[in-house]
Amino acid sequence: MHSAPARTHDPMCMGCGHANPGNLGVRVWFEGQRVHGEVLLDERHSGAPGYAHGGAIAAIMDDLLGQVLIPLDRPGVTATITVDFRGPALLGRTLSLESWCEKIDGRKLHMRGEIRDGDTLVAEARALFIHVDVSHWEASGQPLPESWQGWGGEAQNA
Ligand SMILES: CCCCCCCCCCCCCC(=O)SCCNC(=O)CCNC(=O)[C@H](O)C(C)(C)COP(=O)(O)OP(=O)(O)OC[C@H]1O[C@@H](n2cnc3c(N)ncnc32)[C@H](O)[C@@H]1OP(=O)(O)O
Repeated sequence: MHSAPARTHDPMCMGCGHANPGNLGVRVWFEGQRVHGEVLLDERHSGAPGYAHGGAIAAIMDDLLGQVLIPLDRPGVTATITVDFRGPALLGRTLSLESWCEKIDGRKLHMRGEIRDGDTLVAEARALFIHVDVSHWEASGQPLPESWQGWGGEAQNA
């Protein structure tokens, strides 16, 4: 059963932002603390004729693994991400997405994720996210999404 998140991501997000006309079209839903989703890439994301650019796949992975922060209820940022490209990422096919948190070690959140085309593994990734206080994003001077208010408490106490 899908659960609705209390927080939503930045509407201008390059990966999934509904208000961003250049978004990659990442669509996610949540089952407990696991993230599921899908994406359909097209010619705008080409790296070779008919194939997705590896950078598009890596950006999708960053967004996908970052989405786990929402059910974890911890704001955070990517410190490192490693993407293993395992199979062809064809344009024009609906790719399925899945991500989860493998381990939490204080502020260090170890995330994993996979992209599949049917039964074929297209890419897998692991990333280290660091739990930060929402004030981390105040330096830009841009207003933060309303749903981030009160999110995560003091990161130092995590
Ligand atoms: C944007 C997302 C919001 C959420 C929305 C949900 C949807 C999301 C979807 C969108 C997704 C898009 C998401 C994006 O794209 S986020 C955008 C890309 N990422 C960034 O901009 C992050 C930039 N970096 C920083 O701000 C700081 O360096 C951070 C905050 C990460 C750490 O600086 P801070 O001063 O706070 O912490 P610390 O240095 O004391 O380190 C603490 C611990 O962490 C360990 N460590 C740190 N770095 C590394 C490293 N590289 N490898 C291995 N380990 C590392 C470190 O050794 C220490 O461990 P220990 O000594 O305690 O054992």
